[in-house]
Amino acid sequence: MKVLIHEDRAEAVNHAADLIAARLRSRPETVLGLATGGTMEAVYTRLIDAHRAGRVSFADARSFNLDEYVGLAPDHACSYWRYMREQLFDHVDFPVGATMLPRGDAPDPEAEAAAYEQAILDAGDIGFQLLGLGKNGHIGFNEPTSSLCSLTRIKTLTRSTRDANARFFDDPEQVPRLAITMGIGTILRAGEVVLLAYGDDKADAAAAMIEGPVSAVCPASALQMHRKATVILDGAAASRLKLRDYYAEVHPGGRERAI
Ligand SMILES: N[C@@H]1[C@@H](O)[C@H](O)[C@@H](COP(=O)(O)O)O[C@@H]1O
Repeated sequence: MKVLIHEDRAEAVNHAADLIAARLRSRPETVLGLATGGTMEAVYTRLIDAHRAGRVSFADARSFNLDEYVGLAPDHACSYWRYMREQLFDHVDFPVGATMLPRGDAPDPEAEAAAYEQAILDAGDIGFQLLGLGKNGHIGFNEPTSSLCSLTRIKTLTRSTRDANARFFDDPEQVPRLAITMGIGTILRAGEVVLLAYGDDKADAAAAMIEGPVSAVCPASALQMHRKATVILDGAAASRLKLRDYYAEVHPGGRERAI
């Protein structure tokens, strides 16, 4: 696992966005795995700016998002479909039909989850997966105790995740209790993974992910088993890492270097 620490949050965000842009420039046909959440808003803003400046195109790419709330139709104001349209898809040049999310309003959510997993397999798996980090260590909506081999399926959200995401809803009780999410096994099949986390409230999860045992109690710790995982943190999110000085020595200023 490559651990890159930028004291400054904006530099961490820019680094993650720039890795995506660089990947699309070198391999335009990449199958992207995309994430939602507050963390990603600034990443998508930077990608939109780069697109407008002619520095990145999504015209040959396609994407699969990590997750969607069960029960929310694509046009629901709080659906991840809507989030993705507003934050990225409406502003860049993905071809029509190239951006996929699970349908939260599917009549049979379990069948929808299985079909989504199959669609990812049919696309040849994710080439570049972008991830955020839940305060409880979740990736996608793989909550603590998720199987480390899990595939796309329905998960029950924890109270802490529903509380964390209540800010996106008018009424906290409207936060759905279930979600369709790519599994940890699905994510681990991606060719390359980049996880971005910033802020003090991610520091415990970041420490467990990087330095804790590989455990279903911290789903993100499964990334320790991935061959090409990069974690980008700001200083606050990195504040509880025991080996922080070592990571800074290997990758000074968050820059990438051969180890
Ligand atoms: N399902 C999403 C995740 O994909 C996201 O990475 C994480 C962190 O969210 P935020 O960036 O808002 O802190 O939790 C959400 O619930």
